[in-house]
Amino acid sequence: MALITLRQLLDHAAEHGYGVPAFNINNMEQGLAIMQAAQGCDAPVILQASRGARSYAGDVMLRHMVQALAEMYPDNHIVLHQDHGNNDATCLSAIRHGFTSVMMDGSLEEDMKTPASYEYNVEITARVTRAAHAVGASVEGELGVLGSLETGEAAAEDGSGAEGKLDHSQLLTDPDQALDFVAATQCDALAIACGTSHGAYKFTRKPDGDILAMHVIEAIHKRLPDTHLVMHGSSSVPQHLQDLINASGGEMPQTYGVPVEEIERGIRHGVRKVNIDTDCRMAMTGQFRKIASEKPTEFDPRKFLIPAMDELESLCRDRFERFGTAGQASGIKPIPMDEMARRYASGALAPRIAAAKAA
Ligand SMILES: O=C(COP(=O)(O)O)[C@@H](O)[C@H](O)[C@H](O)COP(=O)(O)O
Repeated sequence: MALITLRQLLDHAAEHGYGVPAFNINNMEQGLAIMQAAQGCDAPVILQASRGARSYAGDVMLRHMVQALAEMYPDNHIVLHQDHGNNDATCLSAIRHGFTSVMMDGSLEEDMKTPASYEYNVEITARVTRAAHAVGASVEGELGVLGSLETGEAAAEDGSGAEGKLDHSQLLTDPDQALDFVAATQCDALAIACGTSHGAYKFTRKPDGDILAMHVIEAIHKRLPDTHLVMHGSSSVPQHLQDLINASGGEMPQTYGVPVEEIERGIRHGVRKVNIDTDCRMAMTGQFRKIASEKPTEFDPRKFLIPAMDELESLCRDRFERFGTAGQASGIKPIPMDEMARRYASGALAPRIAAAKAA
């Protein structure tokens, strides 16, 4: 069962004006719940695995699991994407294991903690892009460092995040530099920084334009109208899930995520891929805690996992519908990776930035 590439999917999304949630997976239950949601509404799917997921599940397990999902849900095209690759080896080994797309995150150095120079970012992203395109795989680059505009810090809880205090020039992607970056690297999609951060603790209040800089996305889209933009750290951290977790023995301090309507606004301005992991974790954890507190004698893992999968399915379905992904899978005819490689080699997929440069 063939998977499709990120480039093919995001080209389709741009043509039809929708966005695609990219859900992180680590295990079978997450994969099944996401696919069940996609099947229910005819949505194409981006499944992404971080370096943490690859070491948790193992590359062989992930590869076979996603192949199994593709076989079980033949009508819903799947992109398998490496989230936050830190060097050539991570990205190229992902492709060897069947990933059709990689993120080369050169905004940070290989340790995924130290903010990198612009020159380092361009060099490594361009190198990985050349190698990936040669076999038809897609590449997402990142320009700007993810982190909070309130505190100047990245979340400490995830697998990649800058250490120390960052200033706004690092935390907000510069539109002119974005144009230069896409031209120099030829990446297929560009992750930008606009004040979002990974994890649950993004904002101390409902975000406004001072701490969630959606105007930066609009400015980048104006300069690069044909580039597929990516929003990381885009969980909404729903209040009802915070409340459920806390009502069942959790102790999550009050926090705020990225409102779904702000993501919808981003989609109207070129955002095509929307990274969501924390909401999925919270959906499942809420049910684990609920069952554990309501039924303290329960010990069958399936009694925890089935409601957790149901909750995750309904969250994913909501995002597919809100982002306009629903109803799009049946309109996509998969392009094999070999054909994508030929198109890259011919120059047909080179970024269209000449007009943007002149503007
Ligand atoms: O943007 C992301 C998630 O955003 P989120 O926290 O859901 O707002 C992903 O790209 C992160 O990389 C992912 O959550 C990290 O996963 P692990 O490294 O912890 O597996």
